[in-house]
Amino acid sequence: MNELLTPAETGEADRLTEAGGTPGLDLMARAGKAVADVAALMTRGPDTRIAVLCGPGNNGGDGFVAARLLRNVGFDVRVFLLGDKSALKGDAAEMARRWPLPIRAATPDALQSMYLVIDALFGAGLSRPIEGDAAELVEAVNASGLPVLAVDVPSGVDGASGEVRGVAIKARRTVTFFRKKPGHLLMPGRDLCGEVTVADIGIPESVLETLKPRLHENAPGIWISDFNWPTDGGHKYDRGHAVIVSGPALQTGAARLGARGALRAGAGVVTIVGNSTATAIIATQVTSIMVRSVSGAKALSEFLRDQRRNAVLIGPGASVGPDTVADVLAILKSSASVVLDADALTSFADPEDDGDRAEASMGFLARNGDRGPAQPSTLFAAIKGRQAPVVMTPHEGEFKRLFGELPGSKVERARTAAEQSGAVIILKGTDTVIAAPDGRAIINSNAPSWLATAGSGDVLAGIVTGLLAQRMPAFEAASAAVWLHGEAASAFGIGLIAEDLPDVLPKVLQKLYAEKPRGRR
Ligand SMILES: NC(=O)C1=CN([C@@H]2O[C@H](COP(=O)(O)OP(=O)(O)OC[C@H]3O[C@@H](n4cnc5c(N)ncnc54)[C@H](O)[C@@H]3O)[C@@H](O)[C@H]2O)[C@@H](O)CC1
Ligand SMILES: Nc1ncnc2c1ncn2[C@@H]1O[C@H](COP(=O)(O)OP(=O)(O)O)[C@@H](O)[C@H]1O
Ligand SMILES: [K+]
Repeated sequence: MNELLTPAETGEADRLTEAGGTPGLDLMARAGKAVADVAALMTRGPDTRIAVLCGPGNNGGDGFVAARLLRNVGFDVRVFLLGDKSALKGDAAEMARRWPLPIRAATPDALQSMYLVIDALFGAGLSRPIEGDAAELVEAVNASGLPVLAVDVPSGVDGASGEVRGVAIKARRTVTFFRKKPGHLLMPGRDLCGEVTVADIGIPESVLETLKPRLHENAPGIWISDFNWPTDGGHKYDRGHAVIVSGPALQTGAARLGARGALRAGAGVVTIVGNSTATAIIATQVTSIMVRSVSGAKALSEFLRDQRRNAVLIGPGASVGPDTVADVLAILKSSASVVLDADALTSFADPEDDGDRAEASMGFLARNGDRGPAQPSTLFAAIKGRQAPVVMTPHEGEFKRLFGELPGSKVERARTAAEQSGAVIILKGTDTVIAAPDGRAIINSNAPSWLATAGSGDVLAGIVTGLLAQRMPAFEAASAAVWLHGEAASAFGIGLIAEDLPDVLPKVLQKLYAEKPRGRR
C-alpha cells in the first residue's frame, strides 16, 4: 500500500484496468461514491448545503457522481461547472447528464450560503498553471473559509511534485484513488491536501506488476526485514562499532548528539574521536560512549584500519575547511560505511554556486584561491571509487551547495543527486526524501513540525550511522533512521529538544519489536 504513483502512472493504472474489462464509467462511479462518503462525514446534518465545483475533465466527472449520491441521501446539493457543459466528454459528459438539476456557472457567487465545498475542478489532468476565471474561483474558495473536500488532489496542486501551479485550493480533506501520489506528501501539496483518504475503486493490485513503481511512502514494511535485532548469544561487536568524528573544543555537542543517536539505534559500540582538547571535554560528558584522541587525516586512516570500526559519521560540528576535506577523503579510503553530514558536505561546496553558501564556506574559499580537492566532483569520485556505502544527509541549503539548482520535484532532485554522487541521499525537511543511486526513492511523512530544532539533524545522522554499523543496507538504514527519528519526535511531543530524541528511541524500537512476526526475534 505504500507505493506512490505519479499522475501519469495513475492514468496508466486506469487504462490497464479498463483494458482488463472494467469500464471507466464504473471506476468513476466508485470514485464519486468514495467522495460522497467522505463528504457526508464533513457535513453537519441533512440540511447541509453543499457546492460541488466541477471542472472540464474526469475530475469534474467524479464531482457529478458525488453530487448525485449526496442529493439522493437528502443533502441540499448545488452543482457548478467551470466551462461549457457541451464541451464535456466521455464519462464526465455521461455523469453530467445523470445529474437531474440545473448546472450553473462556477463563479465566486456559487459559494454564497454554502456549508461545504467539493473541489472537483482539476485532478491528475492539470496540465498548466491555473489562471483567469478559474484562478479567481480558487482564490474565492480559499477566502471563503468554507471546509473543502478535494477530489484526487486540491485543484492547482501538481500531483507529481506537490508544487502549486498558479494558485491552489486549500482543502481540509482529500480523497484519492488506488494509491497516493507524490504531490500528496511533498510540500506544499501535503499541507494543501489536509487529511488524505485513499479509496479502492476497483483497480487491481496486479497493475503494479506492470508499473513497477520505484517510489514509496516511508513505512516499516519497506525496511523491517533488514533490521537487525539482538540475537541470543550475540556479541556487542556483532552489532557493529560506530565512530563519530567530533569537531573542535567548542563544537563537541553535535558529535555527542550523533553518538547517542548511534548507540540508541543499536550500535554495539560507539566511539567519539577528536583532537585532545575536544576529547578531554567530551570525556567529562559521556559514559557508555567511548572517547579516543584521534585527530587529522593520517591518524583517522590508522584508526580505521581496524575493520571492526565499520561505520563512521563526520560532519556535525566538524567546521568547514581543508582539514575536514582531508578527514573526509581519508575516511572514504577506509572500508567502513560512511555518513557525511553538515560541515563535511559544505566543505566540498561548489565554488560556482552563487546561492546562499554558508558564511564559513565563504571564508574558507577566500583563504583558498586554489581549492584543491574541495569540490563536489572530488567528493563524488571518492564515493564512487569505494566499495562500502555512503549516506549523505543534506538539508536544502547543503544540497544546493553540492548539487546546484537541479530541475524537477524534490524526489527527482534527490534521485539525480544520488546518481551523480553514488551516495544514498537523505534530502531533509518536512517532507524528507531518501534516494538511492539505483533510482529507488522514499518520501517520509511522519515528522512533526517540532522536529525542526537545533541539533535534531545530528541525531538523525547518528541513527543512520548506528544502523549502518549493524550492517543494515544503506538505503534501508537511511529510510529506517528517518522514520525512527520522526516517530521518536512524535512520541515525545511538543517541547522536544534534540537531546530528547535518542532517549525516546527505545519506546519506538520496543513497539517495532513487539509487532514483528514471531520466530524472527
Ligand atoms: N478512468 C479514469 O481515468 C479515472 C479518472 N478519475 C478522475 O479523473 C481525473 C483525471 O481526469 P482528466 O485526465 O480528465 O483530468 P482533469 O479532470 O484533472 O483535468 C483535465 C481537464 O482540465 C483541463 N485543464 C488542465 N489544466 C488546466 C488549467 N490549468 N486551466 C484550465 N483547464 C485546464 C484540460 O484541458 C482537461 O480538459 C482524476 O484526477 C480523477 O479525479 C476517476 O474518475 C477514476 C477513474
Ligand atoms: N518543518 C519540519 N517538520 C518536520 N521535520 C522537519 C521540519 N524542518 C526540519 N525538519 C527535520 O529536522 C531535522 C533538522 O536537521 P538539520 O537541518 O540538519 O538541523 P540541525 O543542523 O540543527 O540538526 C531534519 O531531520 C529535518 O528533516
Ligand atoms: K480537485
